[in-house]
Amino acid sequence: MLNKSIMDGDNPDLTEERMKGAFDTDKMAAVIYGSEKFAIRRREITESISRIPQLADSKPFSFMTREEKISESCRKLSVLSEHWNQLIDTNNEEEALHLYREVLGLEGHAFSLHETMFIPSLVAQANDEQQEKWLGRAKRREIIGCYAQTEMGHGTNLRALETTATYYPSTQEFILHTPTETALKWWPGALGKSSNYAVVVADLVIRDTHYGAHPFMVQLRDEKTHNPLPGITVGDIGPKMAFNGADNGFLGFNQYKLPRDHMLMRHSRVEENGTYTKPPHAKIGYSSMVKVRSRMAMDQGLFMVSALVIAVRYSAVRRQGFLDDKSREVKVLDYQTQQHRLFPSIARAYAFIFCGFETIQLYDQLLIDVKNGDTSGMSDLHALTSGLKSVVTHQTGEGIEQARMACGGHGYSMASYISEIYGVAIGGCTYEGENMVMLLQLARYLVKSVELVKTGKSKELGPMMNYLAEPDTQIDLTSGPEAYVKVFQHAARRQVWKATDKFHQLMESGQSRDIAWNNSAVELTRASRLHTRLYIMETFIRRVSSISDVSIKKVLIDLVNVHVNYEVLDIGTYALEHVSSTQLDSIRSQLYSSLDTLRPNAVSLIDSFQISDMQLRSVLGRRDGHVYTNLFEWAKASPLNQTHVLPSVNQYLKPMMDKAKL
Ligand SMILES: CC/C=C\C/C=C\C/C=C\C/C=C\C/C=C\C/C=C\CCCCC(=O)SCCNC(=O)CCNC(=O)[C@H](O)C(C)(C)COP(=O)(O)OP(=O)(O)OC[C@H]1O[C@@H](n2cnc3c(N)ncnc32)[C@H](O)[C@@H]1OP(=O)(O)O
Ligand SMILES: Cc1cc2nc3c(=O)[nH]c(=O)nc-3n(C[C@H](O)[C@H](O)[C@H](O)COP(=O)(O)OP(=O)(O)OC[C@H]3O[C@@H](n4cnc5c(N)ncnc54)[C@H](O)[C@@H]3O)c2cc1C
Repeated sequence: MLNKSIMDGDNPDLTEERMKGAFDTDKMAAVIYGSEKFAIRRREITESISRIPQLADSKPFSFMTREEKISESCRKLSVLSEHWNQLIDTNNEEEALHLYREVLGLEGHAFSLHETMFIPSLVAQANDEQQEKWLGRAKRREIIGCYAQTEMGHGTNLRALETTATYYPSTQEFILHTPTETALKWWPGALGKSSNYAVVVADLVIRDTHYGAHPFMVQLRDEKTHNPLPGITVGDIGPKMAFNGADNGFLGFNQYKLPRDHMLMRHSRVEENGTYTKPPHAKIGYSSMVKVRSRMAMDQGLFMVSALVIAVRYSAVRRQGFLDDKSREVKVLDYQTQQHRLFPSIARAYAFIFCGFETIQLYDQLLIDVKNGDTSGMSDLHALTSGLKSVVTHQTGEGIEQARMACGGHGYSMASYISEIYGVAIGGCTYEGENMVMLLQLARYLVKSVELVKTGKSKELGPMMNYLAEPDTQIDLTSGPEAYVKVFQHAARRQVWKATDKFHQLMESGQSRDIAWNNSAVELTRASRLHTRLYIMETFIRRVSSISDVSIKKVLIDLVNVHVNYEVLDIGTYALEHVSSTQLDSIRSQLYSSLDTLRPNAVSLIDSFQISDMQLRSVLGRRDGHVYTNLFEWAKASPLNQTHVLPSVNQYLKPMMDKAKL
């Protein structure tokens, strides 16, 4: 069986789609998840979870209040604590993340930041003695931690953080203090009610000199009572657009004393007498952010996939309207507009995940290099992940919203669960650096690269920047996906140079650097987007070229064709400077035929992600495809339907109507 999702009793429309798939979905899962071994482990973990009934949702998330969501996730975490070793290899981050996604979902929980930022901060920033003291406890989950950096008044501009950590050699202590209301830490996930420790980022002050943002390990709550310690004000910031299973929190310090060895001292140090040793790279303390950014292409790709699993399966069972055959309505997936809405996002999701694998590996390598004293790769990875997180989160938001609309009215219902996926994913445009700000970080790197070319130092260009020094050439669009890469290279190069020239000209005209930068910023962000999209396209093509299995490679080439045609058309205004409008018309025709080619494999392409019904939490997107029965059952379970007459009817509506009758 090529599509391993085929089961007796499933909706025949979905079974028909799965029969059409021309490749083995287990083999595709191995490509998606990087190895056959991990693809198998995912399935085993999912299977083992299903054998522990206490790990199942006690009711649909959509019917839970915020308090119930928080309580439910804590309940499951306590069940999980009995089963960690039996379910996963606890040293394997990907296995742990899969387990969290399955059991806890995407709405957040007490450990949301523990694994993703608290432990990584200790790994990257704590010295050996500090790791000895805290890392084991954190890994064993004896303590719960979070990452408290953003303040009410400042998130982006880290140099303006107001929380101070002032060192006093006389007592060998830091005093943490929140001098104003705007200095309250505000937003950190799992801070409000769950965490008893935090890595707190504060402005280090020694003898009136401000050394800027540094990380500190801070105990927030008593380990026995869980009450906040004296000098600490902590709480939940209230409901959010989504992610309401998490207690994003606020935190204030009132002259809170912290022993000297609680500053994380792997890279910078404060000696007993107050002597400060600066780190080998000024931004080394920002590593936890780079770590999360390096994961985001993968995680956002998976968010988009979840919405696409729902929309593609639903589109294969939803029948509405007619094409040739007037005796039976067609599956809405047969409409070209529906394919155009969904298939380019499938392609992007695959591309994002392949990029994510690369950036995760680059971060892991960087961590090793930095430990060995080599910080030379930091700027490259910072630039790459700044651009990537911005483009990927934005396009994921667009893709999920299109998926919702592709489900018509039912997409708007929480039964689809797409609105929650959207709400959580779209947070990525903001967290880990607001997208515009991060595009501008990449732009700094691009401008510097052009300056290297201009001054005859092209040999010093960083990885992936060589195209900036190359001349425009003729593009032969019949030569395959590489020709489309060339279009992107031309467009990105021209935009990067154009934005840089504008910036330089404004400075030459007398504007200060910062003002000239601000007046070029829109052009600079456009340059960053094009550069990043070029990287995504190149990575996608490179990964697909490396595949040896013929049937898998064939369908992924079909997907690449959708991608390259769609992407070039999507940057039409830039592409037109390099290809004619007649060529664009021909690309348009190729896009439509590539949608047609992909159509029979659409369901298998999204089934290959092997996202379980438990993880998906969508009534509309369930594997069995019995959409209407499932939808009706779900609606009947709504708390509103547990009684025929609501108390509010008796209290308000009935008296109102009775009065109107008099
Ligand atoms: C996201 C989830 C992760 C994993 C998920 C795991 C599992 C998923 C399972 C389920 C998921 C379910 C749900 C997820 C949903 C919800 C979210 C959960 C978690 C969310 C976590 C969010 C955590 C946070 O948001 S933490 C706070 C993040 N804050 C920021 O990002 C602040 C942004 N600001 C900055 O980074 C800096 O201020 C700045 C970079 C913008 C500027 O810094 P600064 O002013 O100091 O420098 P500049 O003057 O601008 O630059 C000087 C030079 O330094 C270079 N530079 C800057 N940074 C770096 C760096 N990091 N490395 C190297 N170099 C750097 C800069 O380029 C300049 O160089 P130049 O040569 O001088 O030009
Ligand atoms: C779901 C979620 C989870 C989070 N989790 C955490 C966490 O665990 N820990 C933590 O510490 N923080 C966390 N945060 C906070 C998050 O990191 C910040 O909100 C984020 O970095 C953006 O900063 P800001 O809120 O200050 O935005 P602002 O910088 O105030 O952005 C407002 C606007 O100003 C623009 N802007 C700002 N500066 C510039 C500039 N230099 N150039 C051009 N435009 C600019 C932005 O583009 C944006 O349009 C979380 C946030 C969310 C939404």
